[in-house]
Amino acid sequence: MTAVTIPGVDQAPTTHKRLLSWVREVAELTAPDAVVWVDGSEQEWTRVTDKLVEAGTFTRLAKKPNSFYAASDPNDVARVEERTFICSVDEADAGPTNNWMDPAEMKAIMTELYRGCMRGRTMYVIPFCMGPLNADKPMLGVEITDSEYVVASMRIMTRMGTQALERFVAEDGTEADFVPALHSIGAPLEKGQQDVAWPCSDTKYIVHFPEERLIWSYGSGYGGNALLGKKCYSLRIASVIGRDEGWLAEHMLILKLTSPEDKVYYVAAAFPSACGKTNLAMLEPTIPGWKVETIGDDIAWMRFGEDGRLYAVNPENGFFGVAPGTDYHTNPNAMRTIEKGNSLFTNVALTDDGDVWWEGMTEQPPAHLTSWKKADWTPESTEKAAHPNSRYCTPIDQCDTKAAEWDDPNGVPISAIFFGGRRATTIPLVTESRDWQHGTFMGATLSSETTAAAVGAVGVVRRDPMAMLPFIGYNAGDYFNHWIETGKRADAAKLPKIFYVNWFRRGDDKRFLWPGFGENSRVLKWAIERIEGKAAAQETPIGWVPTADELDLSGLDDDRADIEAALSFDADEWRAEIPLIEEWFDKIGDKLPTPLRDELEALKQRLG
Ligand SMILES: Nc1nc2c(ncn2[C@@H]2O[C@H](COP(=O)(O)OP(=O)(O)OP(=O)(O)O)[C@@H](O)[C@H]2O)c(=O)[nH]1
Ligand SMILES: O=C([O-])CC(=O)C(=O)O
Ligand SMILES: [Mn+2]
Repeated sequence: MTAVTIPGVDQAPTTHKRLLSWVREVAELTAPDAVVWVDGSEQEWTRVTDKLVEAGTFTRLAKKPNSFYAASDPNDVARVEERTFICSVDEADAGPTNNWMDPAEMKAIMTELYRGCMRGRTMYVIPFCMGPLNADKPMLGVEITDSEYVVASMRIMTRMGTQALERFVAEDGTEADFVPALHSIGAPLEKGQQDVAWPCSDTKYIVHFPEERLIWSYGSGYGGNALLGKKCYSLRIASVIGRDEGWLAEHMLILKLTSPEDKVYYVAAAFPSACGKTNLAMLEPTIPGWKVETIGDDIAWMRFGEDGRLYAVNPENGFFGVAPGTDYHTNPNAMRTIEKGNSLFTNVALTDDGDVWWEGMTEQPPAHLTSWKKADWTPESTEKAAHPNSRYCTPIDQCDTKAAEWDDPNGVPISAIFFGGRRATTIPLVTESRDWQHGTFMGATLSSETTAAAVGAVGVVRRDPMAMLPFIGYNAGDYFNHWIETGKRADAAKLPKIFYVNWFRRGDDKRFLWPGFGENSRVLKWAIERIEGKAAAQETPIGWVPTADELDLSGLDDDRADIEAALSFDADEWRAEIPLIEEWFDKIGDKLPTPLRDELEALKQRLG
């Protein structure tokens, strides 16, 4: 029997045997018309984006250089948590927070879905590297996809193509490990069949095989489901690698903060999806003398350095940011970054003169738009012009506030970790933990209202531990234990200090009590001054909380009573929170680390 000939499959620009055989195996299973090895070049970008324009997936923007608008299928707009699986060998390793299926059973189902699924399409092989290419051990992956939209997006979000492939085989011939990540939109084209602008499938699977470090995704073209270097590799698979190797893969932004005395601090912060990471990472401080620079807006990999401090690296190369609510007041740096072009916009609205628009960008909406549903839109329309989870995808490199060290393979030493959620009540603007274990308790019990970043109801309070509920690649109880153990491995004085923040507390009329955005610099300043022993705070049953006098509020003309309400610790609200935490811990079950149970008991005691 002769092997099937698929144009391009043997034109591999590498000798890496495992990669070559995997590519051939996938091509034979999925039966594409041709195979293209992605090099990441300018010419390739032009070919791919031209093809997307021709297919009607992309509209070239007249008002932003080298930028494109895309509208997805209305049923493919966000992560699909119900369809996301951790297929560990043992079900217990997926734990109580993940969907699980036996790996062999899942592979049997998905192999049938993948069979012939790329017919009529091109299969792209995208070598990529998460984190700096010049790392001691570059974190390599290969995404195979039949989506040009994915190829274009991966070029922004990762270091990919030839520069990554060069790391696969060392000069002495040693072949590097990589994470194979197979993606198909699941929409084969029969001969003569007309394609649609956003092909995808009603059947969706986002699947991880943690022991094999393998990713299989089917049916969706949306970012978090389809750009497999991001959530699938850098969080779910990397969290498993981190557990095994003793480091942390977290849903955190990384920022550099410089004080008026020119002292530099690095802060990491975990907020659930669409809860403010990008905004904090690019913040323009409203207090004089303080400066914020950006290292990452979504993911942090943290390892101990030789000096015993925790160092964070951003594995990504771009921002995949929430568009609605982004404007020159809330996040001017994001606006300036996308203004430079070289960006993709998905499910935003299109203006008549070839620009993008979304709710919150300008006070007055344009008189006419094409909505994300590709329908005529006017200010009288009852539907939103942009989908609430519409996104911009733009390179970090063109962000004016990027810190010089954003690409440093050694990462940056973290002084403070913020956990935060979106809670209308209960959680004060900022609370400082007593120590690492108490901070881990804050993270493990973090709660937040659901957002449009995942398919499902919006505004429902749920526990989202460390903002990682949808991204922990193993048993959540083991994950908490990994956090506790990480604290034990370090000298307490060198560990980051942990804070719990809430920018989203509301007053009686539902208005936000805290102005947020640039004003969050006041909270950053207080946290740093706590670390330096320069700021005051009040001890409460839940930790250290500042009064309005203990925060720098100079120049802020917001209602003082609102700020006091944002900062207040309310014992009754917290007593009402306890049963919810107990229910959550019961769900975690036997694997819940004893120190976290102890923290809960101690909190109950203090609340009386
Ligand atoms: N009220 C208020 N809203 C905020 C603040 N920061 C961010 N937001 C809003 O929260 C939404 C999402 O913010 P992002 O910063 O994009 O969220 P993210 O955490 O990076 O989200 P993912 O990319 O989904 O992981 C936007 O609509 C923002 O306008 C804040 O300080 N106060
Ligand atoms: O993964 C995505 O699609 C976007 C994102 O950052 C999140 O949902 O947290
Ligand atoms: Mn995210």
